[in-house]
Parts: sequence; C-alpha cells; structure tokens
Amino acid sequence: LKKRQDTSTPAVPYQQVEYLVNIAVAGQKLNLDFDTGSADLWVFSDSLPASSKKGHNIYTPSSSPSYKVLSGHKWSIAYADGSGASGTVGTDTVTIGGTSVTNQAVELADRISSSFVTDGLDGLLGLSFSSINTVKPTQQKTWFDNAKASLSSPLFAAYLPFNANGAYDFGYLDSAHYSGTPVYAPVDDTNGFWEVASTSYKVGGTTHSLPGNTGILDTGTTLALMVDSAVSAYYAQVSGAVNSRSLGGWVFPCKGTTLPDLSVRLGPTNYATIPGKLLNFQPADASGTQCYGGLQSVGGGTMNVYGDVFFNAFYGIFDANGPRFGFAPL
Ligand SMILES: N[C@H]1[C@H](O)[C@@H](N2CCC[C@H]2CO)[C@@H]2OC[C@H]1O2
Repeated sequence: LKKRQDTSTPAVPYQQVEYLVNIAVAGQKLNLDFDTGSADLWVFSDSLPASSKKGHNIYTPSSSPSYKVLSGHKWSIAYADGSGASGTVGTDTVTIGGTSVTNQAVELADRISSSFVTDGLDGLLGLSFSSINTVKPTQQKTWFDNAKASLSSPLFAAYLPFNANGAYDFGYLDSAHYSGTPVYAPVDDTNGFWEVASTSYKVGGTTHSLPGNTGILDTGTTLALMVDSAVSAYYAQVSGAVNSRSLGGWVFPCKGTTLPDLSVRLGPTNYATIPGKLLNFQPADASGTQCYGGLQSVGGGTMNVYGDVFFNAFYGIFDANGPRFGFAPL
C-alpha cells in the first residue's frame, strides 16, 4: 500500500487458501476473501449460531469502541455459485496493509449458507463497483472506493501465483509481481463488474470470434467460465475429454493429457494466454483417473468469467482511472 505521503508498507500478505487476506476490522483480525466480483464487505459476526462460528474468526462489534450501528440497514447477497448470506450493518475502521478507512460499512452476517461454514474464510471484501452493493435503504461503498483518494494512485492489483503466496497491492504496482509492460483494456462498469470486451479467443492455432461477448475479471471465482461454444472448441482439442454430468463439468484423462493454451481477448486489441498447464484444476474423482478442467461452462449469456486461473498467469491491475483493467504476465 502506498499512501499519498508514500510511507512504504509491505504488500498485503495473503494466504493461498481461497486467496484470503488477513485484515483488521477495529483491530480484530479476520481472513476475508477479496472478491473483485462483488461489492459487499461482510464478516462472520457473533449473532451467528454457534455451529456456524466453529473454526472461524468472529467480529464482535460490542468489543469495538469505534463500531457504530447503521440503524435500520440490512443486506442480503446471493452469489453465482449458489452461496449466500444476509444480516445487519454497522460502520467501523477497516485497515488493510497500512491504510485505514474510518466509517467503513461492515456487514454483519446473521445468516450464512452452508458452504461458508466449511470454507476457510471469515467473510468477503468486495472490490467490484459500489453500484452493486446490496445494503438497503442506503447503498454503501466498498473499502477501495473509500480508500482510493488516500492512495498514491486509485488502483489495486491482484498477484495470485499458482501454489505460492501472493498479494494485493493497493495504490501502486509492485514490479516484483509481474514481467514485461502491462497492457490495458477499457472497463464498462454498467453492470458493477470489472467488465471488458472479450470478442474472440484462440485455441489450437485457430481464432474463434465471440460477437458481443464480454468478460469479467473476478478474483472470487476459482476457474475460467466461458460460453459453451468456447468450452466445446477448447475440449475438442483434448482427446478423451467429456462433459460429465455426474462429475459436474468437463473432465479429461489425468494421465497422458497435455492441455492446449487458451488465449482470450481482453479489450479491443490484446490477448491473454493462459498456459494449458494452469487449466488442469484437480482430479475429478477419488481414483484420480479423470481430471477436472480449469475451463468450464458459464451456462448461458455472453458474459465470460475470468477467475483465479487467469490470475495464476497474469498480474491483474484494477484501475479506477478510466476505469480500465491492465494485465502483465507473472
Ligand atoms: N464473485 C464470486 C464469489 O466470490 C464466489 N463466492 C461467493 C462466496 C465465497 C466466494 C468464493 O467461493 C461465488 O462464485 C462466483 C461469485 O460468487
């Protein structure tokens, strides 16, 4: 984090697990999932049932002198993966790296869906545009929106290398986190996402067009999710690949498969090439004969989702000036 007075503070340390980042809400340390695909900052709170709280860091507003209730305010969020949470709202001081935001809306979960109990996270920190924040009756701003004026540049970057510790850099680009020169694509924030045009892709030496398609850059999504025509064209290059209903998506033989690279167009000019080796997500079954692809179907529509498998190959720069999205190989 670099603030205007340029005090140099370490990049925010973060753990590989769910790309969690340890932050302080009024001095209470929590592991939050930094999510560029949503705009709510919510935490496990002491109003959750004991069974849900097991194994989690819990934010207790009663022990925070700076906490204030945002009376009459509620939130409720449903995510694309079917999970969800809801509760009440307050404000407190939220510090990430060296930057503190006072009066940050902190959404207290009094209900969470089951997947959150077993996940290693204590909540989410939304980094999309505040226009999709779910707090009612008065919509609230993201931590980045509140912090950006005090950062040396109104930007943050995601460094999420495969199987290694990473970082979120707020206010500056860390040259140790990427190679070459970043290229940029204009962002359309109409839907509240870091959304760019994504009108073609390349696989196996062929360029395929995706008329009218876009892509959102979403650190909270694990895989790359594309429209069916692209997913089919990709796995047509992989012998033995099948779209398995029982295994929940496209799988292929773990042994003997060399996956092709996937190049996706971001913006009017540039392609980002995800190496095939990053597109083998994990064994799909206990026997380990079938492997589950890192590229899966987004279902319907024309909005592709570039999740963590993208960031395993590229430093992602989320720049409010524009807004624009930049990327450079790790
Ligand atoms: N932006 C994403 C969000 O981050 C995801 N999850 C929601 C709750 C935890 C988090 C990680 O599993 C979910 O999948 C796609 C979209 O919604």
